[in-house]
Amino acid sequence: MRLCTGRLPFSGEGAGAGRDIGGDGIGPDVVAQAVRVLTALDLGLDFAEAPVGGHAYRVAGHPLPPETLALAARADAILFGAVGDPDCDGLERQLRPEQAILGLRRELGLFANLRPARLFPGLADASALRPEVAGAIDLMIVRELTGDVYFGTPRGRRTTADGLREGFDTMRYDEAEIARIARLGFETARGRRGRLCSVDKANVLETSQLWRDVVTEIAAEYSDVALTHMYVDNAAMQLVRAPGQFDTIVTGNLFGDILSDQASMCVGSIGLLPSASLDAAGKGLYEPIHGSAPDIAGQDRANPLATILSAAMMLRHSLGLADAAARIEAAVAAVLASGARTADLGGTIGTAAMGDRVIAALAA
Ligand SMILES: NC(=O)C1=CN([C@@H]2O[C@H](COP(=O)(O)OP(=O)(O)OC[C@H]3O[C@@H](n4cnc5c(N)ncnc54)[C@H](O)[C@@H]3O)[C@@H](O)[C@H]2O)C=CC1
Ligand SMILES: CC(C)CC(=O)C(=O)O
Ligand SMILES: [Mg+2]
Repeated sequence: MRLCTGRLPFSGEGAGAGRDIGGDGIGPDVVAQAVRVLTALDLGLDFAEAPVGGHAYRVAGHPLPPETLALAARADAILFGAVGDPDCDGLERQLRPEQAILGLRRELGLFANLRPARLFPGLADASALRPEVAGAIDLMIVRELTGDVYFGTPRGRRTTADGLREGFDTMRYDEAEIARIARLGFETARGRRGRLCSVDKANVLETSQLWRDVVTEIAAEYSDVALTHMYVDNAAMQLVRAPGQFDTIVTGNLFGDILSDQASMCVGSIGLLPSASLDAAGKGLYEPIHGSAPDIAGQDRANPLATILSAAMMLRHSLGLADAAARIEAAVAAVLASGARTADLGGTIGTAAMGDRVIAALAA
C-alpha cells in the first residue's frame, strides 16, 4: 500500500538538513503523532512524503510543487497536516500556502468533506455549551469542497469609477455539483439516524435557492431520510442552543467551513475534529479541520488527536482497515476518559506525550 503524508523530512537546499516540514506551523507536529500511531499498529503501510505549503514555497518556489501533486495523485490516501504561514501573507494569491490545500482538493476531485463532531465521554466540561445540551452531540457535517465562493470566477481586485479599491469573488454552484454532494448527504444520513438538514442562505442568495431546489428534488430518491432546510445564520445559533437536533448536515463550502469550526467548540476543541475529503471513487485526503496555528507552533502545545482521528478515518474510508480504525478511536476515547488533556482542553500534556498515551492505550 502506498500512503502519502503531508509531513516531510526534507533536506533540500535552503531547508536545513533533516528538518521536518509537514505543511506549516503545527502541521508537522500533529502529523508526526498520527504517523507514530499508524506505525505502532504495524499495518504494513508504505509512507512517502513531499513538501507542501509555505515551506514548499521557500524550497521549491511553489506551495504545491508538481512533484507533490503527482505523489498525492499516485498514493492510495493522503494524510495532511496544515498549511498557512503569516510570513507569506504578502504573496500574490497563487503563491500563498493555503493554495496548496485548495489545489489538492480541486486537482484530485475531493468534492466531499466529512467532518464528524461527537462529544467523547468525560469531555462535557470541556464543551463550550451548557452541560445539559453538550451530551447530545453526535453529528456529521457533509461539506461540499470544490465549489462555492472559494473557487468561483471572476475574482480579483479593481478600482471603481470613483477611484475606490474593490475586491470581488463569485459564489457559484451548478446543479450537478449540488446533486452530487446532496446524494452523499442523503446516503450518510441513511447510514446514521436518518435525518438530513440542508443548510443554505436561500432567503438571500441565488446559489442557495438553486441549492435548496436541487436538494429537494434529490430527496425523492431517499424517502427513508427526513429532510429539513435551515438558513445558515439560524444553524449557527441552533448548534449552540440545541445541537442534539442535528444528525447529518449537508452544506456548501463556505458555510461548512465556518459551521465545523463552531461545532468543534461544542465538543471541546478544534484540536479534536478530524476530516475526510473524498473523491467519487473513495480516494481521500485526511486532515484535522484546524489550520497551522502559528500562535502555538513549535511549543509542543498542539492537540494531535484531530490528526490521529483523521488517520483512523483514512484507514476506514480509503484503506479498508475498519478494525484498525476502530482501535485508534477506542484508544483516543480511553485516553480522554482517563483525564489526559492537552492545553486546548485545559490540561498540561504536550503534543508528543499525547501521542505516547494513545500508543499506550492501543497496547492496553
Ligand atoms: N487545511 C488547512 O491547511 C487550513 C489552514 N488554515 C490556515 O492556518 C493559518 C492559521 O489560521 P487560524 O485562522 O488561526 O486557524 P487555526 O485553526 O490554525 O487556529 C485557530 C485557533 O485554534 C488553535 N488551534 C488550532 N489547532 C489546534 C490544535 N491542534 N491544538 C490546540 N489548539 C489549536 C490555534 O492555536 C488558534 O488559537 C492560516 O494561514 C489559515 O489560512 C486554516 C484552516 C485550515
Ligand atoms: C484554506 C482554507 C479554505 C481551509 C479551511 O479553513 C478549511 O478547509 O477548513
Ligand atoms: Mg476551516
